[in-house]
Amino acid sequence: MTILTVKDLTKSFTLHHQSDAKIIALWGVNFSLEAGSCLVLRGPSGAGKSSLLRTIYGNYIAASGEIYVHHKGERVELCDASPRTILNIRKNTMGYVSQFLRVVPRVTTLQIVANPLLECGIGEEEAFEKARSILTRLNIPERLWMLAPATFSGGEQQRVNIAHGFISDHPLLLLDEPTASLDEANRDVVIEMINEKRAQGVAILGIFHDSVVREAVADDYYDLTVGDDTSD
Ligand SMILES: Nc1ncnc2c1ncn2[C@@H]1O[C@H](COP(=O)(O)OP(=O)(O)OP(=O)(O)O)[C@@H](O)[C@H]1O
Repeated sequence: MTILTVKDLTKSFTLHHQSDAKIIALWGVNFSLEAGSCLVLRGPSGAGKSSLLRTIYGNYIAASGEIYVHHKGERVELCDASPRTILNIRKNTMGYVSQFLRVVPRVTTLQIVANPLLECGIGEEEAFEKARSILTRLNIPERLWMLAPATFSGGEQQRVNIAHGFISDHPLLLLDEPTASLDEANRDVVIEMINEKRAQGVAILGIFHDSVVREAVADDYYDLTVGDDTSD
């Protein structure tokens, strides 16, 4: 089953404080992604890999093109979707793990990780049990669970972020360099977790600069090339 389809997607940025310079970040992007498969984005720095994930997640507005997501039995087009629909899709269908954790002051690690389940109406006992289990698996020591992760190391923050992104059963996951700050042992845990998601039928679109991760998880690759700068 196709979970995500991207058609003729284009995204540009206009830099208003720099003579309205226009940067084309994405140009004619076309692919589809099946349940249970992992598509890895490739391309040099600046090719638009992160911009593509952000556009699919709804953080950036596309200039043209279409993005279809299989959401609750329906095919929903995201470029024209209302903010409410996008939020609903994020809650139930599409997860996103970025390289950096967005820390909310005073919210504990355990709460951050359990939140996606609590927001979907799962009871506290089950949500916190699952949060403890995924934090243990990602080697976050128990002494840190009741602390806010603002002071954590880069690798600890990244693992909290992964726990938050992987705890739900979203059928689509967008992963932007989820292993960039991890040591080998934790990187291998994340590889295992990605492959478990694939085996459960989750569709994954990812960016992985580490070739070990790429080769361990990729079913296919999509190449992006750097767009041209235009001044008109
Ligand atoms: N918010 C933004 N405002 C202006 N330009 C942006 C913005 N985000 C990205 N860009 C530009 O879009 C282009 C693509 O950037 P993007 O970060 O998507 O590339 P990337 O392939 O993920 O690169 P890297 O591998 O270095 O992370 C770059 O030229 C970048 O400068």
